[in-house]
Amino acid sequence: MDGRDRPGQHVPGGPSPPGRRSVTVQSDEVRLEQLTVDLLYARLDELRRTTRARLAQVRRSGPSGSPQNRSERDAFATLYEDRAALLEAVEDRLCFGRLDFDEDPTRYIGRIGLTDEHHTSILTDWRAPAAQAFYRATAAQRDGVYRRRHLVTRGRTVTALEDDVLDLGRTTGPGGEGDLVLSGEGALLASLAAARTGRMGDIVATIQAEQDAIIRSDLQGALVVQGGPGTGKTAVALHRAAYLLYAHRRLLERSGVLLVGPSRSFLRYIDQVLPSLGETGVVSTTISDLLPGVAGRAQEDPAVAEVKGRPEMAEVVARAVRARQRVPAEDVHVRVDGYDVVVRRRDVRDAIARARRLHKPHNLARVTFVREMLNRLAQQYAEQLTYSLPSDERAEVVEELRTTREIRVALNLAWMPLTPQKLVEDLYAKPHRLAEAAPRTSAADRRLLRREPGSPWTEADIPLLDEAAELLGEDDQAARAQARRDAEQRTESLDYARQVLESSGAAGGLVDAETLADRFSGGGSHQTTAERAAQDRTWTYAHLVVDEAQELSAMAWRMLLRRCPTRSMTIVGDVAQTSSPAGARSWSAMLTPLLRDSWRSAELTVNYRTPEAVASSARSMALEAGLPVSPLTSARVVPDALRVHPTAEDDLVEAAARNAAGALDEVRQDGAGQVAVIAPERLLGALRRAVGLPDVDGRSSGSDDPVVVLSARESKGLEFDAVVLVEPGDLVDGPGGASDLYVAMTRPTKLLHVVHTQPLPGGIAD
Ligand SMILES: Nc1ncnc2c1ncn2[C@@H]1O[C@H](COP(=O)(O)OP(=O)(O)OP(=O)(O)O)[C@@H](O)[C@H]1O
Repeated sequence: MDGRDRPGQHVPGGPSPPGRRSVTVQSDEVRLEQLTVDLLYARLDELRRTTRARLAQVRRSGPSGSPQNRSERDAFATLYEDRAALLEAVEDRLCFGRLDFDEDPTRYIGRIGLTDEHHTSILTDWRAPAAQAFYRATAAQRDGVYRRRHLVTRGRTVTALEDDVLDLGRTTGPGGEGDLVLSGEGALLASLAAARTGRMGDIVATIQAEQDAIIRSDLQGALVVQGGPGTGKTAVALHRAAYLLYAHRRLLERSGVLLVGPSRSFLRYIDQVLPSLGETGVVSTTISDLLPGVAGRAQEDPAVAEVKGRPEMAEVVARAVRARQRVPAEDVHVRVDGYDVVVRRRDVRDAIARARRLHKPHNLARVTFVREMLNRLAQQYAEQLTYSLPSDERAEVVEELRTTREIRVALNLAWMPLTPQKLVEDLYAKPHRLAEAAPRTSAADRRLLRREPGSPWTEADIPLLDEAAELLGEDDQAARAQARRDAEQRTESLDYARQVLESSGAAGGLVDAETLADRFSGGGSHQTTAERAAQDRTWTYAHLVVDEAQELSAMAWRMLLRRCPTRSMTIVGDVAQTSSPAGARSWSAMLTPLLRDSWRSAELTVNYRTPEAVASSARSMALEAGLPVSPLTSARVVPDALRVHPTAEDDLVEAAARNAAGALDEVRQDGAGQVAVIAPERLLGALRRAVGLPDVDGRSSGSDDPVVVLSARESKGLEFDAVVLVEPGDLVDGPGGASDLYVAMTRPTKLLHVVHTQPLPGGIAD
């Protein structure tokens, strides 16, 4: 533990222990706990050995037998490989807790559940109902628990014990265990003070009560979690995903869970958390990458992104699609085989009306329109013959008409087959199309949308393309028939996989039927649900987790909701940190029009990241700037955490680099520790050179370098031991305004240097 840390003020539901704590670690107790921990690791080792042996046996059986046998053998090989990997992944802090009950036997809590060779539970999975008291029991509501113990381990060695004594009347434990060990500074503060590595870790050993209530909240409906910076929203969202997969595996395994984060660097920052909790099947992506086959990477003016994100853009896209179903200005006369046929305006009008009545997507309904028109044209043709047309000849005539160039052109002009890209590109490139589709958008806003054909797509384009894809549809009858056959086969495979898992005694929660079924039904293509889902625009997920959700525009929400028809969602964010002009300033203003009353909200109120002095400076600045900040109490007080350096203009970059180097020296622990220099865009290049980083765009965010240089926006969701904040006044004047500054100020876990030449925004130095 960092000796300079001390717990902050105690708050209800916050990090303060609900019972008494002791600072004494009693060596006898540690020795006793070590015996238990040794037993648990011995069992883990044994399971690893068995799994490896089974894997070797399966591999030895060689490539013989029927395709079904081979497929099963491959499936078992993968099953044992996955199990082996999972058993490796739980090495660190396998067991971290113990509950002592008035009546029930003592229970140990850990990363996974373990049973001994007689199938008696020796370790309870943190997600099981039997573990809930470890996170929730308080002195006021003990649920039969008289003591909660945190086991702090390094490798396989127990180094400390910390107790919450919930039954304050007790002085000794049952069975003559001797004096109770009362805990002092908690495992929580120790983990908060640990040096950062550029990768987020799990919090499974120290989840707090208000967080646990969210993690275990019902699967149904949309849960919105509002919380200030550092309140554990990301941590809670990830642990909730792991919890839901454990508690509702059968329900979730088929269609999967989608996690949407703000950027690729953020996804990289969090990518170790779910695997460390034994879950690998979640699809993680960003809005830019959510539409298969298109990536929205180009930079965009925030004013343009704001227009593209407005809810009325849905109507604009819909009108643009309908505008491609149009009656021609005049009848079109065509000669086919010496006969006159006329593409008549009134026939086109009738055929359009008939096709629209089907309420199918544009490209699918077009099939009906074309069929209807060809029938009418064939009728005209037949009426000119001296004999009545037999049905086989009629089919030939229809084909002849279909392939006649003028007719094809006329029908296309009336009902054009379109890709989403073509539709949206035309909308941006052709002012008359946009004016027709967006009559209520001002001319100035329409000018903002203008761009050349072939321009690269941006993040704000993706929801519009998705909206277009939804309305256009694909003529995918064959693909859908195949998908139906796949789904049927998959249901059989899942049932079979469950039987196999039950009869082979695979450890609960470690390998799911989903994974095994993927292997059974793969027939060579070993795609997991996650892989299949990520490639399919129309895939619908059983649960959706959205982080930094305040940034999403109304159009992005529509795109996400299409992927989650059950509306079972975990939405976490902070409306005071919104930097996107199309994002949410109020949850209810954004979500009520989309979800009506099918969402509920929860709030996180304790800041676990930022030292008290830094958090309160950030808060006063934010309040003065009128941001909707949440009430927040800081868990940690770190002396001298906020340092302000007025600087001469010509020394700004050097001063920032000096402070970054000094801060790194200060926060380095055992080779770990990370400092971020957060600055306005115009200074990033010079700062990168000054701290010795290559001057490459987007280089540093989320990287593992000891010193990184990034914009406020890139720092969103991340954290560092120390932050050197350069020229905060510039950030307030930038596109993200005070929200960007609020984000930047709340990234450090230990130390914030503010280096400036211009006057400081109000509130910072109060
Ligand atoms: N119960 C806990 N035990 C240990 N660490 C915790 C706990 N809760 C939160 N933390 C730590 O606090 C830090 C902040 O958490 P997190 O990034 O989830 O916050 P956030 O609310 O998403 O912040 P922001 O809004 O700034 O992105 C992380 O290092 C996280 O691991």
